[in-house]
Amino acid sequence: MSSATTGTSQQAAADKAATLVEALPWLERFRGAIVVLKYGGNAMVRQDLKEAFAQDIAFLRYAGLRPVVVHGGGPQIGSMLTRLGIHSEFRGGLRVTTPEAMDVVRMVLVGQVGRELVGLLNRHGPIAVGLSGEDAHLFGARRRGTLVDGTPVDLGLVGDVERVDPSAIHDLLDAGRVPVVSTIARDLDDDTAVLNVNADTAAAALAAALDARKLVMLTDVEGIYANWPDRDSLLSKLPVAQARGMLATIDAGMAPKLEACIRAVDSGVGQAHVIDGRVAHAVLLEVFTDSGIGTMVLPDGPAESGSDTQPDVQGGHS
Ligand SMILES: Nc1ncnc2c1ncn2[C@@H]1O[C@H](COP(=O)(O)OP(=O)(O)O)[C@@H](O)[C@H]1O
Ligand SMILES: CC(=O)N[C@@H](CCC(=O)OP(=O)(O)O)C(=O)O
Repeated sequence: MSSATTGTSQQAAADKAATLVEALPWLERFRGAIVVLKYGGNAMVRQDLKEAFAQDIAFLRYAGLRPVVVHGGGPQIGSMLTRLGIHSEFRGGLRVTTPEAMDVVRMVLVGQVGRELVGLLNRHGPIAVGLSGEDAHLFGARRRGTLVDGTPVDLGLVGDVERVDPSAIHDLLDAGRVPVVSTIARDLDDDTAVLNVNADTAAAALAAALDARKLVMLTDVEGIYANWPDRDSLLSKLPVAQARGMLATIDAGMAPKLEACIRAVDSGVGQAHVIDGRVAHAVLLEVFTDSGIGTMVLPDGPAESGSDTQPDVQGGHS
């Protein structure tokens, strides 16, 4: 082996070691911490990305964190409804859900998307257990309508999560498992019914009830943009006061995620992140690197004063 080749392989080894050492302070900081990860249906676009997500979650678990996965599945529900010839539409960002559509929502989220994630995670050991928000009173919701152009619209079997009983999640975490939650809720006003809830909102409610250290939402865009779709306006850090100011003007796609981040941080979750699920190992990059990725919504505090109105360009999470 020439000395040039030896030099290159020594550099490669040093780079690998540096990557592992960069993770050390984050491993120390987050050991034992509950982290809620919301995996959106639009981010589950390719098999290799789903497998990389499962590897990341297994990594968190074996590194001593306590990850909880909450998944969506809007596009997957949409394709099954189309295959079955059942019409469905979104009003104000929420799916109008007839009893017939509700059966499909439950079947796809619990029986298809949840099962697939549990299977991918359990390739790494007997760690994952799937459950529906109906189980052990995890999510209780009340029916809600919405306003479209000022006119009330009946959304059918759609609810807002009003009550969370996280005891089943704690049981699983205490047993060393990774809970994988499908966001169906029981109807608090009708114990024969279940409700379809927005998965972002449900993830935030769960993160708050678990007193999670972080909420991480994986989607199909790099993070939150101050002036969507201006690609130069990606926000790195977003203090919660600035986030509240953006609510009135943000586009429908990002509104539930922004609301969820605000709700989580207001309830005491330390940080809420929106990251790009189309990037392989986005979760590891967010949790274990100094620069992080995506947008971090964080409580207002002395460190943030003065930055409320200034988009903070990418570079440096803490
Ligand atoms: N300010 C913004 N920053 C980022 N994305 C935005 C913004 N406003 C609207 N969007 C849209 O929100 C989409 C993400 O929401 P959604 O499709 O509901 O994701 P998911 O299925 O992951 O829950 C992005 O693909 C983008 O088109
Ligand atoms: C009421 C309502 O709209 N529920 C959503 C639930 C799934 C979801 O939120 O999935 P994503 O995270 O992939 O968007 C729906 O039926 O599509």
